[in-house]
Amino acid sequence: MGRHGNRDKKAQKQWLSEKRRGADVEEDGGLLKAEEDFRSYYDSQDFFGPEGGEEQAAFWESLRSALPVTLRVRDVAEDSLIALGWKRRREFDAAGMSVWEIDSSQYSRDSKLRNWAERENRRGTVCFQELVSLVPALLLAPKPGDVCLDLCAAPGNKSLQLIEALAGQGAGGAVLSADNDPQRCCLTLHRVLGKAASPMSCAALAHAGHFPVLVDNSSSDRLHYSKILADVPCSGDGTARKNSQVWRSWSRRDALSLQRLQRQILLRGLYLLPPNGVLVYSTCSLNPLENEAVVLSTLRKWHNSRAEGREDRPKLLLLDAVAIIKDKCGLQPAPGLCKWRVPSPQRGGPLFQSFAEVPEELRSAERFSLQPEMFSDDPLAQDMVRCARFYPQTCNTGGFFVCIIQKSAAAPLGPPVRQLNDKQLEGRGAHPLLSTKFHRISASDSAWKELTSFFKLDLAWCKDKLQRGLLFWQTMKGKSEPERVTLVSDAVANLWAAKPCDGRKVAWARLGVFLFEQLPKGLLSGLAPCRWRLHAEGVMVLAPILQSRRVCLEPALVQQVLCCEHRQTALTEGTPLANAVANGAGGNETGYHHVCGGIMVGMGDSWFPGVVTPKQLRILVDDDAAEALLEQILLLATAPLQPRAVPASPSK
Ligand SMILES: C[S@@+](CC[C@H](N)C(=O)[O-])C[C@H]1O[C@@H](n2cnc3c(N)ncnc32)[C@H](O)[C@@H]1O
Repeated sequence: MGRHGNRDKKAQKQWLSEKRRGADVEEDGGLLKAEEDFRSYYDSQDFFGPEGGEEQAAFWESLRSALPVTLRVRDVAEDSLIALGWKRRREFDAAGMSVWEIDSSQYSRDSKLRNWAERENRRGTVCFQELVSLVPALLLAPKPGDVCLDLCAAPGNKSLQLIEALAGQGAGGAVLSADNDPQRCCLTLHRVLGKAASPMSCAALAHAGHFPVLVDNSSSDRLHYSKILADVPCSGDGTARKNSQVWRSWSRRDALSLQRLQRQILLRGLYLLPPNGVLVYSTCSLNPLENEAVVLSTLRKWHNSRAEGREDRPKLLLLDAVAIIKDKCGLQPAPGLCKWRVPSPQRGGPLFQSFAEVPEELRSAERFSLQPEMFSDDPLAQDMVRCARFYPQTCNTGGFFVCIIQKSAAAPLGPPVRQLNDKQLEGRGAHPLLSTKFHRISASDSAWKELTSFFKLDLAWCKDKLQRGLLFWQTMKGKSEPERVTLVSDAVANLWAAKPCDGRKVAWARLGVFLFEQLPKGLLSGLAPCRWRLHAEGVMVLAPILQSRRVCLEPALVQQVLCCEHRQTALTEGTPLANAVANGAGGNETGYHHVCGGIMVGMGDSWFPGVVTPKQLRILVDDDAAEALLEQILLLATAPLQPRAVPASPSK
């Protein structure tokens, strides 16, 4: 399956070893043969037409050159990026995106630069994302209130981009990120979505090909995803510039076996799309079998079912992705192919132009059989020029394919076309990593009362969020005691409350942004009047509404704590640090006194979680955040701190 912008080394290693196992590797020089077959198969596809010899040569040359490292920047000053040697890709300026790149050899030489970029990527101020992989979310361009569905979301970079696009336009909307792989969904995707720290995000473990139709709990209306992304698993040969192993272990069978799943996912996505909704299908492969063939066969299937008398179905329009991409960002993709050859599964075997040429044994083979829907001999194939192909030599990118399908306005669809049977339903959602449950917080819950009174949360804010049903407890591992508090948008709350048509439960892996979590078991038991502390994700959401337990520190004091082991230091009575803590987390008595438990530590406009014990203050940030804070403090030593901005009124 394809990787774009993915720095998850563990997942990549696992994928490579699986791929090697699956690849038809021969003992002696087998890898070389795989590469040869890849080359001859791609040459035979005639990507650049009969006159395209030079371009073909440029294609192979650039596929062998390393890809620049690209960053989508969320929150770093332009000066710092320039000072580090990053260069801006201006094509994305018009779309309001800050995209920077650097030569890969410079990146691997310069460990300081690398460490900085990797740290900031983990913190979420920048995101490693290959240039072409920015395009799908850009094409979906979510608007406030949109409910987006990312069907194959892990590791989550495109979901993150969709959430940021929504958030940048004001409140409202949701991005539901789904993935079928429990590890990738519950660990990688979960972590990446945490960087967005957004009430509009949520994630579920689900097979995209069976993604359920959700029905509003009260009105029984079908819930609509106005924007759907199907960034499907693929053989990933477009990533050869980032990962030279890809073509060395390339196999025709990868594409042949993936095509069925890709068609299934696209078909389901189109089914879930409401009239006027937009779906983007993408892969990081240049193989027409995984791209145009999937789109053509799905559109054909859709049109055929109309011919069978289902005229109520809205039409599917394949939009001109090439023109739209040129308009939205300056990249210049090539049009999709209208003709392609389908390979027999064995290495070096024949290629077929039409299904009529395929011998019987390849039609009926148990595995990797060739099917009519793989071929381009259909008048509808001419429309495939509206798909977009990114060849590496054109804009110095990876290889990529993308197309945009819109459903025309027409009568809404009826009930789902396909349901899982009981056997298929069995065991779904029961994966051990999915031990998380969410349920709504009620004003009368004792834990909620404890938490709101300890931190003195703004009452109007709490009332509003509770009335709208936007606050949730998260429980884990079958326990009834809540472990976290999350905040979601109205649209995410609707998704959570909706019922799948097929009676299944949605296997939620994540909802919204975490605000609070329990103190670790045993810590401060019997000493802290409240067992809750702030969660690092939600601290900026809480900053305007937390009226107690705020400890404001001068940068030098923060530095003092961060430089101590475990980022904790003694609170010696009479010292400026102890006084500041007693001021922010004090009891009613006069003189030095602080109350143990969670606090919010502030420095300028930055806030982070902390905890006070009878004798110590601990700042609860990870190594990356601590390092970045220390850098910020060093900078402040040369440019003094501005007066603290008063947080906005918490009424919304
Ligand atoms: C190309 S990657 C997606 C990359 C992701 N969109 C991003 O930009 O970060 C494909 C993903 O599809 C997932 N996948 C594979 N089969 C699936 C299925 N049947 N349903 C849903 N997801 C699936 C894989 O686990 C993998 O995470």
